[in-house]
Amino acid sequence: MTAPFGTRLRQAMDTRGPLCVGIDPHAALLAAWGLGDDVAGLERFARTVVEALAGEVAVLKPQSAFFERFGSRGIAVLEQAVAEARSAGALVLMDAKRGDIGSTMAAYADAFLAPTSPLFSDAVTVSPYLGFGSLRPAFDAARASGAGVFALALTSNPEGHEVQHARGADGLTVAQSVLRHLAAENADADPLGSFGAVVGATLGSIDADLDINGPLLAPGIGAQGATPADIPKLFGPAADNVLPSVSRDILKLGPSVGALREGAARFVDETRTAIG
Ligand SMILES: O=c1ccn([C@@H]2O[C@H](COP(=O)(O)O)[C@@H](O)[C@H]2O)c(=O)[nH]1
Repeated sequence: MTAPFGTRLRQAMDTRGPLCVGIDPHAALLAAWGLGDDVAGLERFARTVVEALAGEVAVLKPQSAFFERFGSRGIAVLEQAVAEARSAGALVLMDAKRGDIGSTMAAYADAFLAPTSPLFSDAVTVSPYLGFGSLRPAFDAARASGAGVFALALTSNPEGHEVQHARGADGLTVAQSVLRHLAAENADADPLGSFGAVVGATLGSIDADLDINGPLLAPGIGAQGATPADIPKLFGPAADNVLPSVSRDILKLGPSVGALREGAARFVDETRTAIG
């Protein structure tokens, strides 16, 4: 029986360091690595990141969009990257940001959270904007397979504010409501729940209760302007549960495997120093 995702993530963060590296094969990065903007380039890029980092970092986060843009052959590369990264020891967080009515959500849950699926991942990102309850099939599937789910709460982009800071009839912001639901999903989990929130490291300040007993995925470090030093001030007592996420600022160091590893190690050191 696989240990729950939260348990595996806590262990990976403690041993390998608190870092998630995104696999985001932007066209500009493919060009900078001397690769074509085609399936062969995509495959070489993904393989190199997995070779460099799957044995080193706690979490790899393929950004599904960059694979989907190549159609079925891109998805085949994504399947291979997920399988190779997991067998080399990294936890894989599929950044798919899916969200739909419950009956369709069940199909997304099958795609990413059912162990028999070719895209089965340790965790997946979901969007709660069709109502948190519509995500129930994902939580149920994750519990059954020992996987995790990360729901968008306070995203790193400035446009997120108008939706996420809107208040419902109960007076709570949309973001706070998502966080409360996640806290309920994680009730009694030890040492860490499997159900996380996405909370951007770029926010400047956070007016929300982040005590969800689960991981806080913090994108926005590097290319979007945040730094590891921002984490303690922004997340306060929840900083220990923060999983900083960096894509372009590490990927730009490739295709050298050594440079990718050094870049990731530097972010881990900076984060550990900042969090203390
Ligand atoms: O609020 C969010 C949620 C997800 N992301 C994703 O993270 C990476 C960030 O890439 P960088 O190159 O480090 O900026 C990307 O895949 C986004 O889709 C996010 O940035 N913000």
